[in-house]
Amino acid sequence: MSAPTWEDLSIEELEEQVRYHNRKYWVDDAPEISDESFDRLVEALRRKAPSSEVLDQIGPAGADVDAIDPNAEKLTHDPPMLSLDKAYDEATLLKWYEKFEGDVVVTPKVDGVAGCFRYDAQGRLSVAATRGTGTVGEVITEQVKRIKKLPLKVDASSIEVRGEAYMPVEVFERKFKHDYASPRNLTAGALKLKDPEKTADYELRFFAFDLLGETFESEAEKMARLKALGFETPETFQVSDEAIQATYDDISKRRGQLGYETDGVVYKANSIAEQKRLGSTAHHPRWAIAYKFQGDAGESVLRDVVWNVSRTGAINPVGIVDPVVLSGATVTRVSLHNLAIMEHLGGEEGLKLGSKVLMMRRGGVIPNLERVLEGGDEPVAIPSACPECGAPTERQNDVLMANHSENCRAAKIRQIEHFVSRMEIKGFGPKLLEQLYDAELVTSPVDLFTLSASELMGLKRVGEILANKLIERIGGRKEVEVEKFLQALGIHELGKHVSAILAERYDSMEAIRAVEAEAFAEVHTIGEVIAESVTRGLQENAELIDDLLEHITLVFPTPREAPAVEGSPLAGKRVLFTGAMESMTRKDAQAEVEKRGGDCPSSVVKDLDYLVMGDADMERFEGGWRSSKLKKAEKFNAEGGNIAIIGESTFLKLLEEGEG
Ligand SMILES: NC(=O)c1ccc[n+]([C@@H]2O[C@H](COP(=O)([O-])OP(=O)(O)OC[C@H]3O[C@@H](n4cnc5c(N)ncnc54)[C@H](O)[C@@H]3O)[C@@H](O)[C@H]2O)c1
Repeated sequence: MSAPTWEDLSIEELEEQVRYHNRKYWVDDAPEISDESFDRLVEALRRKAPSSEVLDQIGPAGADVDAIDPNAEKLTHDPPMLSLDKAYDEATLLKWYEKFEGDVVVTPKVDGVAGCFRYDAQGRLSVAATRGTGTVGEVITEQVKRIKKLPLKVDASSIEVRGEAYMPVEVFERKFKHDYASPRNLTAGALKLKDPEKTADYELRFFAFDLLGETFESEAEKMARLKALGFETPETFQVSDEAIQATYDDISKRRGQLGYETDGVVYKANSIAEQKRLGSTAHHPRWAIAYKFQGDAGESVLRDVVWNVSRTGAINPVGIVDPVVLSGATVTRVSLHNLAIMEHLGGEEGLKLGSKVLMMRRGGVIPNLERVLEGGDEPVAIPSACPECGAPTERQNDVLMANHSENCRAAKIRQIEHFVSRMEIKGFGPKLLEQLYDAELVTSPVDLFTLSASELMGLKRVGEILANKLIERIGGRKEVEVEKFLQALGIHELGKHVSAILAERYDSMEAIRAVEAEAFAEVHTIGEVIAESVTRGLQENAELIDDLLEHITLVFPTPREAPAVEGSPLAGKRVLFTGAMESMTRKDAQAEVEKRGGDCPSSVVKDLDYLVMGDADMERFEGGWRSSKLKKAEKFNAEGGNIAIIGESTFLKLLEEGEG
């Protein structure tokens, strides 16, 4: 029997899956399925329930959290940086094309990281940001200045350029392919490096495709202007009728030679008047659509499953398949992620060796076993002992864990590797850590802090200069941000996002260790599973934490200053802005709220107090118009929330009440 496909699920199940995977991708940064598979899931929901509101909630904003680093400087996007509508077949594309008059402009869909760049009145690059939640992005001005060929000064005044930063395939292959899965993730990481100088090492480039602050009659004219200003633009075609599908076929054929990763072809109405007429939904402009590549898929046969020990002691399945060529590379191994995902792939009867399987490469790079096409006959044996150390295994929720992983060499080395990476202690690669472990010099992260240069010099290929440098680097991290320290512990679910929340809310390690699961689960975006895993992990690692704290001093974020304006009704309130206001920019309005001791989440959340919009929108609202944010706020209110929906003049009155 083959595994269930998305098409077999009910609307409720589809909605739940979309929410779940959207969250895994945007919040946890740990997608469990390929983008292709996610897009098909969304498509299945769209077919069954075209008006499902979940379709409007895809992306970071829909993940219902501040998916961007809470400590980062932020920039508000006005208008928001939207997603794109998707088509998977010619019929959908042509239906879209029927909606308007005139030509379309066609470009490859660059699979990179979206960004915006503002140039001031003198034409100097003044600020750049990621797309973030679409309405708010992270400021990355210094990092983007290291993008190759990006103009830092243009012959224009007060403009904003939007587009996609990417890593050329040639750079990925030359420098990173052995250590990293995809150029896109590397690009995202490189744009957020603390030390912007290092961004240059990634040799990123930028393709511009939108320009705000000047007016145009056509998309083609806009692209020409971007080129004239010195920006690199993706190849652009202006076509109509039959040439529409032909251009897709042409780009699709040349996909491997473009020099950058693409995941489809973008079509936009050429006439700006038509674009204005068609308008946008909260999720995407109606005048554009991305015709996504179906990806290089291939059939293979699952021959074996081997088990890999991870740093947490989790024992994860890796499939061994008959060689299959996907996007130009021969694939024989494929991660099956964890026990639960492996089981899900197999459907009711479980995954079996000998199954005929459909393989794809994620984003054109990472191989993924998409689904079973025809069941095999030999069930996959789930190991009862750790393949590295022989300790008994047990199932914990979705994963198979080795019971005594503290004695497992492989798990230990990976744990130390994770520790040095999150603590940002450079120079300790896997080979060096293996040597240190086998020489019994470093068998736990704590040992790093008592290591001496002479001990290091006893190892292969470590001379005096290197040994001293390594010791110096460890010394340099004896004072460390609590957030980094928490991540370094390698506790399941205690990643970047959860660590940041703990660091924000508590001012000592004792307080963090005393957090109770039940109370923590109540915190927005946490929930029971994460709270349980994190509090249990902190307890289980008590000894390690105590030992580490003998050597390490934790730095806590400076507490929020007392509000500059006393006695405001906005103190302690959560305020979100939607649309534009007349009297001030969104950024200034947020600053005013913060001055009064309130805060501004980046999307509609349950505990929001005020949703504020311009007076014109307020009138439309009173007349029955609803944006997706408004619908969401009303939904929360129907479920017992207490979100006041107010116009700009009411908001201004609230601000004044603070002044006196
Ligand atoms: N694997 C998972 O579980 C999972 C979950 C959620 C989302 N995702 C993936 O996240 C990705 C992001 O989703 P999304 O909604 O932002 O859509 P998207 O990235 O597919 O499309 C929107 C983006 O395309 C970019 N773009 C590239 N070339 C362009 C061009 N020539 N013209 C205009 N825009 C261009 C724009 O910057 C825009 O931000 C998708 O690929 C989706 O599959 C995966």
